[in-house]
Amino acid sequence: MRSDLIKKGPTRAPHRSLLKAMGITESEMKKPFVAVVSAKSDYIPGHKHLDDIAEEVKAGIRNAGGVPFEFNTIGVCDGIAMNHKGMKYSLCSREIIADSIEIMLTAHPLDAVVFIPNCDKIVPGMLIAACRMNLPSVFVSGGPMLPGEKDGVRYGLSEMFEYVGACASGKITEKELAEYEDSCCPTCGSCSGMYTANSMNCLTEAIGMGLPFNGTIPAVYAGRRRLAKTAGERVMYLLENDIRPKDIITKKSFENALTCEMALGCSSNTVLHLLAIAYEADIPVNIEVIDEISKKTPQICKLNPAGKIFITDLNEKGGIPAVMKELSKKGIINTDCLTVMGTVGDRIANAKDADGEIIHTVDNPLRQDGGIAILKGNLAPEGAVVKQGAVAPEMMQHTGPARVFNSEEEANDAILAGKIVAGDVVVIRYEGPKGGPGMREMLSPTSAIAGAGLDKEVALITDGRFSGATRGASIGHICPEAAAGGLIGLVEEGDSITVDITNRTLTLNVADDVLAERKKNFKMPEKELSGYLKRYSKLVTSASQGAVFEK
Ligand SMILES: CC(C)(O)[C@@H](O)C(=O)O
Ligand SMILES: [Mg+2]
Repeated sequence: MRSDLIKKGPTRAPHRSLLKAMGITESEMKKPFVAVVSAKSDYIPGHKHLDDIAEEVKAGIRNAGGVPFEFNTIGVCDGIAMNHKGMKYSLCSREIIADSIEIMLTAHPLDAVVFIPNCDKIVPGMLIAACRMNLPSVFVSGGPMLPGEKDGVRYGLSEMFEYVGACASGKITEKELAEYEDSCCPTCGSCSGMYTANSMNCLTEAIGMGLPFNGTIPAVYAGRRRLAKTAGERVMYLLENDIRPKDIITKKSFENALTCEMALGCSSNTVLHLLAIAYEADIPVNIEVIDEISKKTPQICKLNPAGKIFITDLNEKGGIPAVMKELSKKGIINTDCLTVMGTVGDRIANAKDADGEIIHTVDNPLRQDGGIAILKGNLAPEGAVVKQGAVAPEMMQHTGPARVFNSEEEANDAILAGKIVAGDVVVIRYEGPKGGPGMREMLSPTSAIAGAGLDKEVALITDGRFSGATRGASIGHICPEAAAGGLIGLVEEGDSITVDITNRTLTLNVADDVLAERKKNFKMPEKELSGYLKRYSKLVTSASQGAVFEK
């Protein structure tokens, strides 16, 4: 046992005395020690209840003969961090989470791990750690929140952000805004749409590291507790049979996750996170591979923010196993992949058939290609990302004048003040991984545009990223970013920009000699940085590499 490093032999008497100080008995000393890595936090609605989940996990570990030890990680609620300096600390928390788990699992050697994430960056942070440590591991997330409801209409955090724009443009009153605020988030759990947290939890299931329905059973259902207990029991089986993350996370299981990402219309952030996990696991997945899978995968689900279907609906119609079953009919799922419980084929054998409404059939998909597209062009030679499944048909091809802003705040103020008009292409730059630093999510500006009723007439492009709750012609992750010398830094007010999502291009319609002249006179704006962000800005790679730290 790995934990024997601190348990066995006369030299470990001091170590055992410290273990005994925590109540560990002689008989427990002979059993496997299992880490329960929970991101419990009183300050994240998606994590508020994770102590309950951790208790079930520990019961499952004990049921199966292990000794659980819990430790915690940090976590950022992107909703609370949104639209202020706090969001600069969101993406970069992913690397801290991964590194802090490496520290704990090495300083305190344990034999196996159950990971309990829920919200956006905690899931990939823990998946990166699982690949790095490669100890037998199972993931069980906290589960999604139930959707909000007012006057018989369901809604999520996506609409809540849009109501701010609706209120600013006089479409709803402040009293109505307050009523929406009261009913939007009725339970704990990750926000109710196919936003980043739920996207990542569904993909954890698709890649095989979570049990069936890990991505979709609501946080407040008893089924979530049973899932947690089963995860605790299951990790002991994986330990006994020496099944490790790198036996499960392979090129083929990555293809399954990417195929599900496209079929589900996941958050654009999943591109960043899957690239980062692949990098950690040494699996050759890059932006081109993602684009290839996007081109051949039909989108068969369309959830909020692209519509009024929520994760709880997907759960009732058979969840990810049913989605994978339907996709397998097209031959685009690798059914022989191993998971933490059985093969993907076993899961499909027990899955429901697509209902045709929540989960469309592959013969009658919502679109022939995937929910996410990679765009390239002079503005994004290394790629840009759009959640095309949430773009209005009239915005799939759009040319308009650039309205240039050097920060999210400047753009948001202009939109809320009514300064952006139909036809405009809002450009928000110096918000990339290096330039922000931290690659903030532009949910407030995209929601202000949608809330003002301009989402069918205005496009937004940025070297920052988006929330999973963003909809509309919002093109992010422009690489290279402005702070790395990308062309987005040379765009001037009024320049013509063409966003052609159908043909997957992003073009600045300005002659090369004019751009060469601008480049000569260009001066990079300076930002005063300190603390972790200063270090992060120096170390982080581009979004098309997953915004990772190089190994
Ligand atoms: C706050 C949200 C909705 O979680 C967002 O940060 C996302 O990325 O989906
Ligand atoms: Mg987010």
